[in-house]
Amino acid sequence: MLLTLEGLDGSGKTTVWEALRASYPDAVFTREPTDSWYGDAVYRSIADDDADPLAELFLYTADHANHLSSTIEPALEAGELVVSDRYCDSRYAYQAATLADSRLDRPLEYVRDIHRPFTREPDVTVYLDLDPETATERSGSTNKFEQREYLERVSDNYERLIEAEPDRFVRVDATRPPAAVLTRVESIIDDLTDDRGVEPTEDRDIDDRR
Ligand SMILES: Nc1ncnc2c1ncn2[C@@H]1O[C@H](COP(=O)(O)OP(=O)(O)OP(=O)(O)O)[C@@H](O)[C@H]1O
Ligand SMILES: Cc1cn([C@H]2C[C@H](O)[C@@H](COP(=O)(O)O)O2)c(=O)[nH]c1=O
Repeated sequence: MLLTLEGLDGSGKTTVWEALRASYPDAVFTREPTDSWYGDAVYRSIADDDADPLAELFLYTADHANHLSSTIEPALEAGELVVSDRYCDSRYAYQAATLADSRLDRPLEYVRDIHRPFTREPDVTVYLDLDPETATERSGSTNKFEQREYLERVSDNYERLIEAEPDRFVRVDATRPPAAVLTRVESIIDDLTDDRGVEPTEDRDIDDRR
């Protein structure tokens, strides 16, 4: 089973991902950008404020293709639980925002279409829901993506993705304390691995805001 963690910069994905390692020692923990030379190229682009947005999209996508063939697919074939800190939805949300002012008419659909023939959809995607203002504060605005106006566009794109696939996404309130967020994510994983399924998205929203 492939579970992905998504959300704005600073929403707490890595905090949850690190803590899950202790709870699920047999699972495979991975992330995008990856620790490969493709990932290194991506980080060079992140550090370049003048990087061409289309070139940047293809760097991230190359990293994803290698991630799939080298890590994700072998682990899934071996029957492992795979937990990825960011995955294809980061591209759909972030690069669609970066390309919003480009010559592309529908950037989100364009980025999705590039992935469609080769990617492997997550079985479930935990969306750590945080407002762009808090996300900007928590992330410390250390790179070109961690800016409030940009994260507002990214947030809108994530909302479009959730609306299009409500059964795949599980929204978790990321304003809650780290321990509460972790408990909620663990319960989602346990429900799935017990093969009991998860509650509908709207009900889950209500639960998380209690
Ligand atoms: N639930 C939480 N409540 C308050 N602060 C949190 C919470 N979760 C994480 N943080 C803090 O917010 C900051 C960002 O957390 P983290 O690195 O886990 O986010 P992230 O989503 O992985 O960010 P990025 O995408 O930029 O790597 C850290 O200082 C972390 O300690
Ligand atoms: C995978 C991926 C990431 N990004 C952005 C989001 C972050 O600002 C940086 C680095 O990610 P990290 O989780 O903070 O290490 O890259 C992106 O724009 N598109 C992607 O596909």
